[in-house]
Amino acid sequence: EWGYSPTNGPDVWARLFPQAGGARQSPVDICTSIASSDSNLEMKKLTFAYESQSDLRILNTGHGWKVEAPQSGSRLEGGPLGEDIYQLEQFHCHWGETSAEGSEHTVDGRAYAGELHLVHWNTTKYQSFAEAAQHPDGLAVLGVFFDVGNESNDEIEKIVSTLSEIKFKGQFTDIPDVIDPTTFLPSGLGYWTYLGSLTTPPCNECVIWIVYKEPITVTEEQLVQFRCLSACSGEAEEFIVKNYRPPQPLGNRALRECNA
Ligand SMILES: NS(=O)(=O)c1cccc(NC(=O)NCCCCO)c1
Ligand SMILES: [Zn+2]
Repeated sequence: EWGYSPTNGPDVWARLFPQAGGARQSPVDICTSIASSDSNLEMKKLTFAYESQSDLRILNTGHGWKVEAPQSGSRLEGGPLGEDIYQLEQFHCHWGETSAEGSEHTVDGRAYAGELHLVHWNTTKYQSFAEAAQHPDGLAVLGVFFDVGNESNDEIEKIVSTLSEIKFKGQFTDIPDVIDPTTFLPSGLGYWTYLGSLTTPPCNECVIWIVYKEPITVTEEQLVQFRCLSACSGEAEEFIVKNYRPPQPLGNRALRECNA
């Protein structure tokens, strides 16, 4: 089973998952000097609309936590997404064993303490998430960096408060609180965008990435709780202390920025 250790981690994924060795892989290091500033003339404004939902299911995938949030009423459109409408499917995040690392994307070589992914799929063109993941414009993922600070993030706290119930791989529970995905987004809505892939196997090259420039703040304690999840289903405890893929070559892909 793939993971993040030397024997089953990112360096060997391509053996089992050929797409992992492709030319439009994610994450990437965002070199801010080469980001082409996209005068908003070429790119329409990115707009999103989410519902607030309670009783969302959170599960321990063995690679981290994932909140299933299929929101038929949600819409992500504009920006680099052309004329298509994308719908929220799930959100999850990536972290490291210390807060010196943990994000998947890096900015001029700098890693953040973690990275939240809000995963959407193209409902204009495709009939399901699984189908969309087989096409180059199938998914749109919003990436939000975590900075460590003194204020705990109330929305993240709603996730953290359930983690003791899903300690082991395969366990799931419902989040009693109302979750509004909008609250995960930073106040500054400037972002970078490029064409990439899923950052975990099978690494399908199906993602239009939108990575916000401004991080949100979480506390060290909240990250410590993430690292208490177990990658195993039974007694053996192997904590999920890191679950980020290092940056992959950008190659000749365009990296655009939009200062909303
Ligand atoms: N990390 S990410 O690129 O946002 C992303 C988004 C949606 C799906 C995935 N990866 C997968 O679904 N992989 C299939 C097996 C995962 C088992 O935990 C990764
Ligand atoms: Zn992810």
